[in-house]
Amino acid sequence: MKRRSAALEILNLKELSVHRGLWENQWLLSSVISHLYTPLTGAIRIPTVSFSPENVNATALAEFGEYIRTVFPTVFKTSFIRHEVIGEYSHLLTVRGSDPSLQPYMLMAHSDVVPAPDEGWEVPPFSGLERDGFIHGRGTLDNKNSLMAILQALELLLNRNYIPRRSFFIALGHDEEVSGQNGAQKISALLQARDIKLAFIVDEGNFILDGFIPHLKKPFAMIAVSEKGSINLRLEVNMTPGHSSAPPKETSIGILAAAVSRLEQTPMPNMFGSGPLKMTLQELAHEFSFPANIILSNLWLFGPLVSRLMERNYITNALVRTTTALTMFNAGVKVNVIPPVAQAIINIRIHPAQTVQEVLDLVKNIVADNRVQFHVLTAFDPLPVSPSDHQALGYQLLRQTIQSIFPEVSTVVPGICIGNTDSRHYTNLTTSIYRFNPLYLHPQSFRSIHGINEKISVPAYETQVKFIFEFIQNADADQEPAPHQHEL
Ligand SMILES: CCCCCCCC/C=C\CCCCCCCC(=O)N[C@@H](CCCCN)C(=O)O
Ligand SMILES: [Zn+2]
Ligand SMILES: [Zn+2]
Repeated sequence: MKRRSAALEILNLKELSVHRGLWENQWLLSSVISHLYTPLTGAIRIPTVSFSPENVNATALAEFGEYIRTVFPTVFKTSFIRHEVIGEYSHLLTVRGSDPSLQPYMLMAHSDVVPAPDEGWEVPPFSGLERDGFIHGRGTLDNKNSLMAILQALELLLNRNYIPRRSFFIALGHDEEVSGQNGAQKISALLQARDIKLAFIVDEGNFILDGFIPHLKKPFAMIAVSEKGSINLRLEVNMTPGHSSAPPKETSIGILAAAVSRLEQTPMPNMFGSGPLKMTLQELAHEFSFPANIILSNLWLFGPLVSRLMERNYITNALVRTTTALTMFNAGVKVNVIPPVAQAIINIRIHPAQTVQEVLDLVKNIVADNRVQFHVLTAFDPLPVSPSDHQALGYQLLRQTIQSIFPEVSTVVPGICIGNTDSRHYTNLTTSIYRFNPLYLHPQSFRSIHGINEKISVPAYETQVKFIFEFIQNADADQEPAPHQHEL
């Protein structure tokens, strides 16, 4: 209740500023955004945690739906915007542009977050507290920042009487962290039934990366043109239970522990050389000084060296191979009972050059114990590679907007997303899916995503709003960027 009244207090501030017409005044507007209030803080306070497709926080998701309607009143009352609630808590906005000859595009984000127990956090994860110039909490990077920034940018454009030329959709899923089956999948099916084809999609994913590659001092923007496949695999061992005072030579726990340990100790093959990574490194080569620039420009010769260097670091390792993470382990009911069943879950991320079937075969060969049973819980292959050439509208619009909003970032490269996104449910609507957050990411902040102390700086969030504000206008321009409003 305390949390809710704090959120309402903030809302009142927003309402005050609207009534006084502050949105018309640039200086006061930025002061409202910077110093008094960002709608993101209220969004973080609503604990929209997903545990599984069957276990989402319905109360929080419903409250979140009310919250966005309240803080973005113009978006939800504009006559050329249609709002639909899908799968109970996801939102689809259809923004009808003035020029029906232009193919529509789609912006995406999600409102649910992974769990965040209080332990280890400097600031409680659902407090949305602003401290030292940062908004703290679960969802500040993944992915309420994008959701709120999209709506805030649109609200600002509408308040300035902007009418988009190109139609676009905004798809806000509520169960991305647990599959997207009730949100993104349903939105995708609905749009397919309406015969919609999209020019491109922009979703969460990669970032402007800073400090991930040794000797590369300058940040670079990596737009993910694909994402890894995935398998959630349950391993199970069943043995005869009994009295722990006379234990058998092997127990279900021991057998399973040995099997998962073999998996952890045996990396999947290094697939360097296939998939978008080669393209990433070649386009990055000129950012390095001698001799790294020569090495990266001649991967035909230095590929083995580069691939060995990449596998030394746990993040770049994820780019060169399929990874296997042991994420759950359950067995035993009492201290003196030999347990009948032991179960473990392995979360596998599939390199673009492999398939679900190939990886399952490798896993079974590594485990090599027929007492271990395998149950595939969920699985999908790596996603197709979207175009990144000069004709690729979505990619080029992102590049153009990155160069305008982040002039210090001189290199924009295509790459792969090691995580999964809701955008994978939309391959029926477009072949051009781009996963990019207009934010700087450092290794430390990377660890905070699904980890502890997730936070976003207030200026970074404002820049994200500005990025989308400009992106929407760029998508309306003809080939050459037309003059438009840069300032919020
Ligand atoms: C040479 C370049 C070096 C690059 C280093 C790469 C750095 C990685 C940068 C960003 C990756 C962040 C990934 C963020 C996306 C996260 C989205 C997410 O959490 N998705 C979930 C979906 C779960 C779906 C249920 N099955 C996930 O992937 O677990
Ligand atoms: Zn996410
Ligand atoms: Zn996530």
